[in-house]
Amino acid sequence: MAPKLYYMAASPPCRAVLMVAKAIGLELELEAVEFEQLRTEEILELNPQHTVPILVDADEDFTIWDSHAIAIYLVGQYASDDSLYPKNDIKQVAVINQRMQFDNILFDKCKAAFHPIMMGIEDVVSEEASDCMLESLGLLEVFLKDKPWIAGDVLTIADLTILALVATVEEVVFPIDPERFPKLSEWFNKAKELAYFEECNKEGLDKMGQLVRHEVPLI
Ligand SMILES: N[C@@H](CCC(=O)N[C@@H](CS)C(=O)NCC(=O)O)C(=O)O
Repeated sequence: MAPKLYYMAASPPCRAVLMVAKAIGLELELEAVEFEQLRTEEILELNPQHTVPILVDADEDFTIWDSHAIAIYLVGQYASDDSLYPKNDIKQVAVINQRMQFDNILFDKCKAAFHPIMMGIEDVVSEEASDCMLESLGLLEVFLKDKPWIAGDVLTIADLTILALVATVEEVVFPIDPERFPKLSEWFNKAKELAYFEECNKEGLDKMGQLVRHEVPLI
C-alpha cells in the first residue's frame, strides 16, 4: 500500500514532500485536507501539532509529520540510493539538517508576512516582514557562495524543502532579484528546471497567490 500524505496544495512544506516523493520515484496516496479540518479528531490523532504535511505509512505502522522528518524517512525507506540524504556521511547530514533548520526559520518569516494578509488583518506584506524575508534570502545567497546546491555539490532534500518556500516568496511577494541575489537566482532558475517542479508546485503556487491576493477566502 502506498504511504498516504495528508496535504494542502498551497502549503510549501507539503509541496516539498511531493517533490521528494517524485525525486525518488515513489507513488503516494494523496489526501487533500482543508485548513478547517486540521483540528478535527482524525487529524489531531495523527498529529497533535495539527499541521500538514502528515505521512501515514500503514505497511510500516509508522506515522510522521514535519516536511523535513518526512523527507528523511522517505529517502531512507524508499529511495534506491541515498544521494538526497546520505545518512552515513555524518558531516553532510549535519549540513543538510542545518539548512533544513534554516528552512524552518524562513518559513516562520514567510508566515509572519503572509498570515496577516490571509486573515484579512493587513492588505499588503509589511515593510518589516519584507525586510526579514530579504535578510533570510541574503543568508541563502551566502550558503550558495561556493557551492551549486544548498548543502554542497549535489541536490539534497534541503534544496527541495527550501525550493518550495522560495518559489512561494517569488510567486506572492517579490521576484528573486538576480542583481541582489545572483547565486540564489542561479540556483532557483536551475531548481525550477527539475522535471517534477511544475507538477508539484503549480496548483499550490496559484492557490497561494490567490489567498494572499484575497481572490479566495482562506476558510
Ligand atoms: N515545520 C513544519 C511546518 C508545517 C506547517 O506549519 N504547516 C502549515 C501549513 S503551511 C499548517 O499546517 N498550519 C496549520 C496550523 O498550524 O494549525 C513542516 O515543515 O512540516
